[in-house]
Amino acid sequence: MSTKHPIVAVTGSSGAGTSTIKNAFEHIFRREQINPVIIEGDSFHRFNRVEMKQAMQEAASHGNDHFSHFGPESNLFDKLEDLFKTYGATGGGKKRYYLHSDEEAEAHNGRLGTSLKPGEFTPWEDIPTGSDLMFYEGLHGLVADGDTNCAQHVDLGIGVVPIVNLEWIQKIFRDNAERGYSAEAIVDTILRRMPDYVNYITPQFSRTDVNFQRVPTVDTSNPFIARDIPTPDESLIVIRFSNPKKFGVDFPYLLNMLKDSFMSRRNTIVIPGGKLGLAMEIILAPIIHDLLERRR
Ligand SMILES: Nc1ncnc2c1ncn2[C@@H]1O[C@H](COP(=O)(O)OP(=O)(O)OP(=O)(O)O)[C@@H](O)[C@H]1O
Ligand SMILES: O=C(CO)[C@H](O)[C@H](O)COP(=O)(O)O
Repeated sequence: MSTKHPIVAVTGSSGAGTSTIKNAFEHIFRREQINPVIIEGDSFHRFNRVEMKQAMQEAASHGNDHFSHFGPESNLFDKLEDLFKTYGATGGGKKRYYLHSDEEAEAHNGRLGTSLKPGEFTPWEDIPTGSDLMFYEGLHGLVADGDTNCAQHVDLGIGVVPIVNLEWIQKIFRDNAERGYSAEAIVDTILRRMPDYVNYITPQFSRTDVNFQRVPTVDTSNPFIARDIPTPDESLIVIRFSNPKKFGVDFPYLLNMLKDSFMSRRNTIVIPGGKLGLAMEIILAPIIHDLLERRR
């Protein structure tokens, strides 16, 4: 934790919607004139796409069919913790990008004068000086494993966790439409990742300050034949605070501002899916404001 250089981490599984939430944060940052340094969690994968395929084949040849992007063998948890520690102490550190698609490769090649391909990393580069906070978005912002503990450095931890059928529908659609994978290949990936999902992804949601859980109000009982992603209006969002007092959460105010919301537990408010952006703004903007005030 750092008063001077706070870290906000949005964490969730692949397809959960962390990039979507990142976009909502970018609006908050723009409106509040906050200058963040943004870290994409996938840049802390250990292997590029070709190496990962080889590492998976190697693991399979030893009888391990569950080697995955969710676990410690294929990610640099220690390097991520180092970055959080260094940023908290100095406001500096190094970042890079994992290029998922042609569009991402093109954008970074243009910026760096390189000819990197999808599935490769950009070189490590110094993060710009003078940022107000670090914003991490990805799989492992609150991870802890052995001697490594990223969660302890995070000032505001946010979990993005649709119920699992919806998470799978979101992943299948996004990976198919934007990353060109077949439905069968995506289901194989989901199955391969399951042990690491249970051991390394879900425990993080007990270390977060706030979880946003999207719950569909339409039938998603067979996610593998779904024809589309349930829309915001076809869902509710369960928002659970681990300790409402820590951030001075004012539930009567939230209930008043968020039409059709209700409390389901003393620390949990449920809102219509279409109100997610507004809810994030009225819940998170004051918390971020406080983090930055303490800094001043
Ligand atoms: N609240 C939401 N309402 C409707 N659709 C959503 C919502 N959140 C995410 N989605 C959709 O789900 C898909 C996956 O979302 P997104 O790309 O944000 O996932 P992600 O967690 O960043 O995945 P990855 O870590 O693999 O990049 C996208 O098609 C996105 O539009
Ligand atoms: O888990 C993921 C995102 O969080 C991706 O599956 C991982 O980054 C690998 O990406 P790609 O399939 O594009 O090589």
